[in-house]
Amino acid sequence: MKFFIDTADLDQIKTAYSWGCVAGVTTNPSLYAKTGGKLADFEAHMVKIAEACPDVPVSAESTATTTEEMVAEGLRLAALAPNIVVKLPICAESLAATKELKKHGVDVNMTLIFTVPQALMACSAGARYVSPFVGRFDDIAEDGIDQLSAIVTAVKNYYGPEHTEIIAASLRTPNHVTQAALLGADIATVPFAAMEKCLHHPLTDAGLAAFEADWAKVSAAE
Ligand SMILES: O=C[C@H](O)COP(=O)(O)O
Repeated sequence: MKFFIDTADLDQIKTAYSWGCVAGVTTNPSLYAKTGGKLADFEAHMVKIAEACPDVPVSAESTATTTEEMVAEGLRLAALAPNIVVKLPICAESLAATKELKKHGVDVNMTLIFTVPQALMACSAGARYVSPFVGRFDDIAEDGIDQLSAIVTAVKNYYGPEHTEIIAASLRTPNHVTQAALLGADIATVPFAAMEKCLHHPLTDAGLAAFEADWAKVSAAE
């Protein structure tokens, strides 16, 4: 399973990318709003992200509401940098836009996926990625991992990763990441704070401290 970083914060993206394990970036309008960015600067910000990690896909989300506008905005976003993927929330208009954008060679990441039928419709329209949300199910006292599992099973019955990859999204914890990997998601997109948590384990931290303390003894004995 690949790791994507789920943020629009350029510093967080650069830091996580420098770790060498980040294979993509996902953003959305809420994540961009969190950066304090202005509407007029949105496309320039997406270019900065795409240039900061030029060898991995960067999802930039359209906020258009009609198929025609989605296609136009999608073509504009895709032209900003060769590694930009157009993110569209699932609806009738975005399915049609996905089919059209595919004809132009533009990859679409279809987001706000909560059900198996939504995921299959996105694949069928030609989405390169589908993003089922986990945490938001947990937020309403349902089991997001169960829903993700059903989507992985159904999508893998009919489509391979060459056609559509599954991005487990709305992940909040290292355990979400573990579960997404065990059930066969192709990608986990992880917020920076959760990505940092994934680095640590109390035994790793204690082991590192012990190595440092013992090495200090060796050095002191010289
Ligand atoms: O855009 C996709 C995000 O992974 C959603 O995450 P969230 O539910 O924590 O806002």
